[in-house]
Amino acid sequence: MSFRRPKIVIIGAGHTGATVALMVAQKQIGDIVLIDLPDFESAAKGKALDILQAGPIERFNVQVTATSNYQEIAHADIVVITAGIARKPGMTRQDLIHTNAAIVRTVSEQIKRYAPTSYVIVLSNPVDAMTYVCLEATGFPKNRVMGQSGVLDTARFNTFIAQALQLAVEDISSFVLGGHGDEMVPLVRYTYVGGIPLEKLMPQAQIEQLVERTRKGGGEIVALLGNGSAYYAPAAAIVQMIEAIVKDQRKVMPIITYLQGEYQVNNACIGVPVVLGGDGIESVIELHLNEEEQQAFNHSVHQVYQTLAYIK
Ligand SMILES: NC(=O)C1=CN([C@@H]2O[C@H](COP(=O)(O)OP(=O)(O)OC[C@H]3O[C@@H](n4cnc5c(N)ncnc54)[C@H](O)[C@@H]3O)[C@@H](O)[C@H]2O)C=CC1
Ligand SMILES: O=C([O-])CC(=O)C(=O)O
Repeated sequence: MSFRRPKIVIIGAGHTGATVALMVAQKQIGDIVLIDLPDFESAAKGKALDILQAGPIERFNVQVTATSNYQEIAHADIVVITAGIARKPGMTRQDLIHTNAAIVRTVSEQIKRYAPTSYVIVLSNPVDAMTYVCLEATGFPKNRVMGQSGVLDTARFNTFIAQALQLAVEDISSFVLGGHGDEMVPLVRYTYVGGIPLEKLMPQAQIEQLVERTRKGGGEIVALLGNGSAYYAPAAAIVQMIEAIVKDQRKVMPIITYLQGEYQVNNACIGVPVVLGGDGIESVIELHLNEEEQQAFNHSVHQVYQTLAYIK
């Protein structure tokens, strides 16, 4: 028997892709291959070498390479898709759909061909629809294709709560359901601070402000950056998902997954709580939503169906 480190492929060596690579290396999760278009191969190689040279200082010991040749993704354990364009101020995520659907479809066909047993995590926006495109183009089983939104959206909600209460962020536990758009559903009823329901610690009006800020959290950063979208927290979210799979952690996380009747959703990819472990999405956890939550969730799902309709 021989052992090897997990192989993590990141397609798109831009802001999020390179940041995922650095964080994966710092945590020594596995060897990394960055993939980008032939025109950006040299820049991707530069980033890979730069990350590698942080190893002696940060004390990590993994391989980091870059290429535009998909043959090099063979035997990937995890493939992360960050390829595509990011929005600029004034744009919605939906505005990216035609460009990114074509990119995600092409990339997914390469994954199917060269890394047919991999687990795929999609980040490219609009991410609920792009996860669907990837699932369709790879033909992989639904446990092996997932999208990132809820880990990031939940992290944003927790950050805002911690700031407002001036309490430790790691004591806050919450999660966000639904599509990755301004209609997402932070579940206040399931939000706790050190085991105490948030509603006991904060007035309703202030909670509503934080919910609204969370929903528009991506746009807030797009406006501040001026020429692109968030990448540090999104990369951290992806890395948490990679780690849950390669270390078989069986963590409960909000992840975009293909639903077939769960939460009354059929034939769409939406963010819901799942168990994420060594076999990818091992199960969906179905929660009872009250009427108000179900209505908000249905509204968010409706937006995702509308986005999907552009490309179906
Ligand atoms: N789901 C989420 O929570 C989040 C999603 N995003 C999305 O992730 C995507 C990437 O964002 P950034 O990294 O900031 O963008 P970026 O522009 O910095 O990087 C994108 C990279 O993809 C590459 N690329 C384009 N077409 C490609 C192809 N066919 N094959 C391989 N590589 C290709 C580009 O050359 C570029 O290096 C965007 O669509 C953005 O909206 C970003 C943050 C959070
Ligand atoms: O806002 C964007 O375009 C990028 C993204 O999805 C996020 O940061 O939540």
